[in-house]
Amino acid sequence: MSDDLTTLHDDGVLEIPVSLETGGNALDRGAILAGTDALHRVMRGNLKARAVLLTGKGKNFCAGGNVSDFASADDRREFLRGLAHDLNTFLSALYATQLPTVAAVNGWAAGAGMSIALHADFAVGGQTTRLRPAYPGIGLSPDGGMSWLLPRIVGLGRARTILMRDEALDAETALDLGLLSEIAEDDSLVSSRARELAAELSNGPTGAYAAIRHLLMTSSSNTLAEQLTAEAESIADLAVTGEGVEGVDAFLAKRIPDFPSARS
Ligand SMILES: CCCCCCCCCCCCC/C=C/C(=O)SCCNC(=O)CCNC(=O)[C@H](O)C(C)(C)COP(=O)(O)OP(=O)(O)OC[C@H]1O[C@@H](n2cnc3c(N)ncnc32)[C@H](O)[C@@H]1OP(=O)(O)O
Repeated sequence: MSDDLTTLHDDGVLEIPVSLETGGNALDRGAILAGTDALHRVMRGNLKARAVLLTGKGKNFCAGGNVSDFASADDRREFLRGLAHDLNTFLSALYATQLPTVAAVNGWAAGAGMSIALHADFAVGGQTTRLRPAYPGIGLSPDGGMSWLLPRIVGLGRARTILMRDEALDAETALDLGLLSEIAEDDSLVSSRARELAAELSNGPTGAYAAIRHLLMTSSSNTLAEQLTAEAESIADLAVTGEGVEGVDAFLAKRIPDFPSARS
């Protein structure tokens, strides 16, 4: 399936561009709308995806919201409020599909572009990849979940300095901080490496990936006792899924598990 913007590849990877070459690689409203629609179709079972690949079309992954649009809005408060809620709809759909997500972070990920990259389970960068909050640079505060995700990845203190100093983080720093999961050997390899990783995940136990992400994302608000209970319920639930049965059976039969067939 492919429309002008999103593509479902034969191996189950749903590719969603978050920015286009126009507008300085700012978030593209049409692309996010198409991506949200595709994710909703996955949730309804009308689209058989097994992994999501977020990309940027052009030299940057995403430069955040289109600042020119902000300036031209009649009511800037309501306009930005609406955009932020629209972005939240996209991000909520990303989690609701319960699919592993890879971001191909070429060039800059700034503003909401950095926020989106933080939501990916795996963010593949290149030698010149840089992440920058950008919000304070134009007198704004973060959106897209950055103030929730960033402190949980790097710690509250470091998150505060990154945000309040609007730090531009180079690839190595972002990798050290856990904001990138790997750096491709060359900028030209970011897209192909991210695509390859998404294909690997698409062939894996996507139900287990989703459970792992849910357990990790909820752990910070759970007590240890609550988390122990959540883990016990999760492993029990997965044990009787197609993938859970296939994983155990394949191990005992000393063969490679066929998770995609077990899930479908
Ligand atoms: C139900 C679904 C509904 C779908 C709808 C969804 C809506 C989606 C939108 C959601 C938005 C939510 C709110 C978001 C808020 C933010 O993100 S606020 C932060 C905004 N971003 C910025 O402030 C970053 C600004 N850009 C930069 O800092 C730098 O450009 C860069 C990203 C660090 C890259 O630098 P560099 O490579 O040096 O390029 P430049 O020369 O700076 O830029 C090239 C040209 O592109 C223009 N440009 C760059 N970024 C933007 C931008 N964000 N908006 C508009 N234009 C931008 C820049 O002006 C240059 O233009 P020219 O001078 O004409 O070449």
